[in-house]
Amino acid sequence: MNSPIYRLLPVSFRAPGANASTVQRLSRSLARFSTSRSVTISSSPANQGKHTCSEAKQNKRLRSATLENTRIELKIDPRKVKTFGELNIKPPILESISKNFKDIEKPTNIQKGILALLRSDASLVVRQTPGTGVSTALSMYALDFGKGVVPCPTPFVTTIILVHSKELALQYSTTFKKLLKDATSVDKNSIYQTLYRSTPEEESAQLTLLKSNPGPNILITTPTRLLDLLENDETRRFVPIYNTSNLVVDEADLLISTKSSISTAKSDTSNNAHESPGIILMQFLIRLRNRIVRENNKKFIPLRLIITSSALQHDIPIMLHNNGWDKDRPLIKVGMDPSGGRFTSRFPADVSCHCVTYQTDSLGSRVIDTKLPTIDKDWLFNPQNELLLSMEESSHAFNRSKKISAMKGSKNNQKSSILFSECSTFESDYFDAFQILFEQDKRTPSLVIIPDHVSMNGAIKALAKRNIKVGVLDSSEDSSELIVKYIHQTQSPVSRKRHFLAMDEVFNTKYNNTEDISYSSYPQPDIVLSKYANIRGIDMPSLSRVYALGFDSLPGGRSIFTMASRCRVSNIFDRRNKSLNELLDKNLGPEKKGKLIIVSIDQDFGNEVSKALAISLAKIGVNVTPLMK
Ligand SMILES: Nc1ncnc2c1ncn2[C@@H]1O[C@H](COP(=O)(O)OP(=O)(O)OP(=O)(O)O)[C@@H](O)[C@H]1O
Repeated sequence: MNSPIYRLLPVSFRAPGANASTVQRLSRSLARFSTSRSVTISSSPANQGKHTCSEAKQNKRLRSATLENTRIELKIDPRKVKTFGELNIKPPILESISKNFKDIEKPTNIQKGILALLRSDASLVVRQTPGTGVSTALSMYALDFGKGVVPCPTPFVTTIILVHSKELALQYSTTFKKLLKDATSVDKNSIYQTLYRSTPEEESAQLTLLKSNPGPNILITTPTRLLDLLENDETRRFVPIYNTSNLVVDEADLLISTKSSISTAKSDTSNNAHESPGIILMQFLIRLRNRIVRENNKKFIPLRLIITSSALQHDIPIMLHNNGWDKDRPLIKVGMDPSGGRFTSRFPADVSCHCVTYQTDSLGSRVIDTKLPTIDKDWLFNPQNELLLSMEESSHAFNRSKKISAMKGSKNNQKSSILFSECSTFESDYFDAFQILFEQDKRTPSLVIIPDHVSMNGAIKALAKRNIKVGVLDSSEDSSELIVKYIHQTQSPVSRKRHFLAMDEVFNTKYNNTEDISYSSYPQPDIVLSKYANIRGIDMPSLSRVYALGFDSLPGGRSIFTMASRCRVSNIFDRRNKSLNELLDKNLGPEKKGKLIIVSIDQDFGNEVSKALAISLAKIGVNVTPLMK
């Protein structure tokens, strides 16, 4: 592992706390680098396609796929595909899918499109309907790609999957573990590893694993953690990225959007001061990788980008273009919404949306259906109003975050205790409202989302006081899988016990049915509590209730749409069926539908908020249904 690549970055290179100038520093270090190593990057030959496909002839199912001023060779026509086998996935992966993934029988349309397009010479920008199997398809593709065909004696990373959160990293890890369940003869740590910022113990465990198995084929990582390792002379050599062929960016709107950014600095609590670490990492990674390939290969084989999110907007393809990342490989856009604020994917037919407000007055405290203003659809979908609309939608969240920052900034002055107690009044009202709703709904297991500024521990305590048992997303004891952790109190002897549940046990009525003798002693939380960013992209089988406590728990229409799609009342193929709504109402009754409930409280529900919420809901085509009797 003494390749010259490891001398690439000078000691002065630092990533945490990086801002835009980090990129310039990284670029300078790149300019000084030269290597004599001969490296070949794998890529399937592009021009063996049976039919040429122009934009007009593209797969009708991928209606909004556009080819950017170019023609690509489609090696597989997704319209003709019926099975995963026809997408040229290797047999062991197919066997694992049929054996270990009970839900999966045939590919969804988006899976057919993605896996077919990835056999051709293209990069992809995909805006999918949430929960339609994109992450699963990308995991299959990454595993299928494996080591590629690179004649290289040392291990290296072929596919990087960039994720925004520990939770999503662990979910990918769980999927790979499942896909490789029967591959008993291979060392799984040489195939995939997961990196994310965490406690010193967890980070050190990640590093120990990486040292013993450097260069796993698939690296699932948050950008900040990869930057941490790349900045360090000692750790850089364990993540050899010089042969990387695929860069997947999942939930890209949270990672590389130019509209929002997460700081790279561990200590930094402000969200706006820095360029997104996802963009910093991409700028560095792509330049580094391309430079080495150009120096060592007769033929330059460009990196394949796969950028995906259910909330992707046009700023991302524009940013990719401005950085020149669509120069070497055509970028195919799949499923993007047209500009003008209209979402082509509508609210799932098997989920109803409710808005309620907790009111306290001389008559006492109660929950009522929220009165939202009517929004003129012509005005809403006029492209000229797009900017105004996004300002309208985000203004409340912005004002709220300004208020919270002010509160944090004033921790040491005498006003702070007043502000914090004001904040805790907000919180207790939300929880009182939730308790009423939860009891009314016969304590159906639910996902509860709280705003960023509310403390998780505080919320768990507040709910426990109301006799509601809370589970939270966490990593399994070996830190390789996403689970729900539930800490419960035992009576004799009195103690606190931790209990871990697999994601598919949490909302499954089989496990909640106390009449079933085999599960009656099974400690089970009533709800799972999370913040929006941690739950994004996380699959929760059997979930049918989502409560958002406060409008700012779900920022904007797309996040409402994304969370509603997490309810899995009907199956992946039926839920887009137009007649599903009628079918459900007729056969099952509206109470059998999934429910997304947005809870507000009197104090935060002014005109500004109600208009912003009404706009968000109208944009995703929601008819708000009354909930209270
Ligand atoms: N072809 C299929 N048929 C049935 N179920 C599937 C299929 N593909 C994936 N699933 C299941 O659907 C669920 C969601 O899959 P996945 O997480 O891949 O979706 P996603 O599109 O990546 O979601 P998100 O938009 O949140 O990122 C998982 O439980 C997965 O096992």
